[in-house]
Amino acid sequence: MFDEFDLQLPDAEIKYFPNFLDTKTADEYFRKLKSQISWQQDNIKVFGKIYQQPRLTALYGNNGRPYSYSNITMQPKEFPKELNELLHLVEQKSGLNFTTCLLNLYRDGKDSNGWHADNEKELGENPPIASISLGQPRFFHLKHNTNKELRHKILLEHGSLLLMTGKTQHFWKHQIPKTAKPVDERINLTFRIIK
Ligand SMILES: O=C(O)CCC(=O)C(=O)O
Ligand SMILES: [Fe+2]
Repeated sequence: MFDEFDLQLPDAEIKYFPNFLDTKTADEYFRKLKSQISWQQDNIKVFGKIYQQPRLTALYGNNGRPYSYSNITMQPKEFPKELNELLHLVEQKSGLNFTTCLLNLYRDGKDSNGWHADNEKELGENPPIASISLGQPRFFHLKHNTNKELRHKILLEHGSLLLMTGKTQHFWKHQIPKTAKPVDERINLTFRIIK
């Protein structure tokens, strides 16, 4: 079993740590975050039309800076204890200092996250994204912006960490597609640096 796995995609720096948290620790965090986080469902505007976002989200940060994407602006709340603990673990593993955590709750297989890159201005030139997965494993798809043959998918398991750095967000888009299978809830935490 690998503890650390480099996806080795061109124009990307992506590492996967399947056992970032052991199963029991991951179970505990899932349970606590599910109940303690103030989950919200926002409306987003896509090509001028308003839709409900197909998942719940929440924003936490330690520098008060808001985060804007898809025509919405989220104001951060202060990190609760559990998020601080996970922040420290992620910082140890990556050697990076994050300011902000955007959380996603995928309630079932109809919840999803459409093709995008995390390249908003406030994330800076080469934004690092550290993404923890808890609960139901879901597929994470990647596609290269210009070379249509370059596609990849990886199952993001309970307790895993996916680290995207370097120029990844310039060259690749990612998504969590819907699934027709009956699936359980999944919580995802994406740590970011907001300047
Ligand atoms: O749920 C995931 O694994 C991905 C989340 C994501 O891409 C995002 O929040 O920007
Ligand atoms: Fe993303």
